[in-house]
Amino acid sequence: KEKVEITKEQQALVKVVVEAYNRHQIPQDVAKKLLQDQYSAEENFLLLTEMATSQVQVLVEFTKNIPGFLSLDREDQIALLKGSAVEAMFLRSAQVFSKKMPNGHTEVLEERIRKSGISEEFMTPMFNFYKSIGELHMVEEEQALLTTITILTPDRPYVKDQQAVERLQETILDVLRKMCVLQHPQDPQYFARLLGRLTELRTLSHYHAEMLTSWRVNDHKFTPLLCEIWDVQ
Ligand SMILES: O=C(NC1CCCCC1)[C@H](C1CCCCC1)n1c(-c2ccc(-c3nnn[nH]3)cc2)nc2ccccc21
Repeated sequence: KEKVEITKEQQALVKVVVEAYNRHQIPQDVAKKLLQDQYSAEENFLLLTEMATSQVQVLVEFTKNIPGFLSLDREDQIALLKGSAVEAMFLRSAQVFSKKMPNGHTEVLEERIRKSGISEEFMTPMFNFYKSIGELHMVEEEQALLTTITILTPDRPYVKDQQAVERLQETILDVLRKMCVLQHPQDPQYFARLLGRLTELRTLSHYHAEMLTSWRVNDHKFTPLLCEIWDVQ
C-alpha cells in the first residue's frame, strides 16, 4: 500500500490557491436573493448577467494567485480565462446550489431556478450536473483545486504553449489526487469521479449559447465584459 503524503511545497501551493479561492468569491447572496423573492424573467436574466459579470472579474483576480499562471504567455492567459469562464460559472453555480441550507430551502431554490425564465429543455442537464456535484460533498480545498484544474485546461481554443499549461495543470492534479486519497480513503475512485465531473461540465457548457438565447425575455442585454467572454451580441 503506497504511503501517500503531501509535500511541504504542495501544502504551500494548496494554501495559496484555497485562500485566493475563498477571498475571490462573489457574495453568496444570489441564493439568498432568490430565496427571498420570486422575480420576473427579465429581472432574473439581469441578475444572471450581473452575477456572471462579477464572477468573471473574480476569476481574473483568482488566476493571478495560481502559481505559475502569470508566467504563462499573456495571450495564453486570456485564452485560458475565456475558455474556462462558462465552465467556472456552472461549477460555481453547482457549488452554490449544493451548499448545506436549512430544510426545504434547496427545494425552493430549485423551484425558483426552474421558473426563472430558462427554457425547460436545459433544466435536466443543468440539475443533473448540480446534483452530481452535490453528491461528492467536496471540501473547499477540492472545490478550489477543481476550479483551478478547469482553468488550466491545455486544449482551450487559441492556446499556443499547451505544454506550459499542461505542466501547471499536472502540478495541481498531483496534489488533488493525493488529497482525495487522504480525504476519502474508503473511496479509491473518488479522484476519478471528481475528474469525471469536468467532462459533464464541458458538456453542459456546450449548451450555454443556446441556453442564453432561449431565456424568455424580450431583450437579451449583456455587459461588455460578458460580450467578450461569452461571444454574444
Ligand atoms: O446567478 C446565477 N448563478 C451565479 C452563481 C454564482 C456564480 C455566477 C453565476 C444563476 C441564477 C440567476 C438568476 C435566475 C436563477 C439562476 N444560477 C444558475 C444559472 C442558471 C442559468 C444559467 C444560464 N447560463 N446561460 N443561460 N442560462 C447559468 C447559471 N444556477 C444556479 C444555481 C444556484 C444559484 C444560482 C444559480
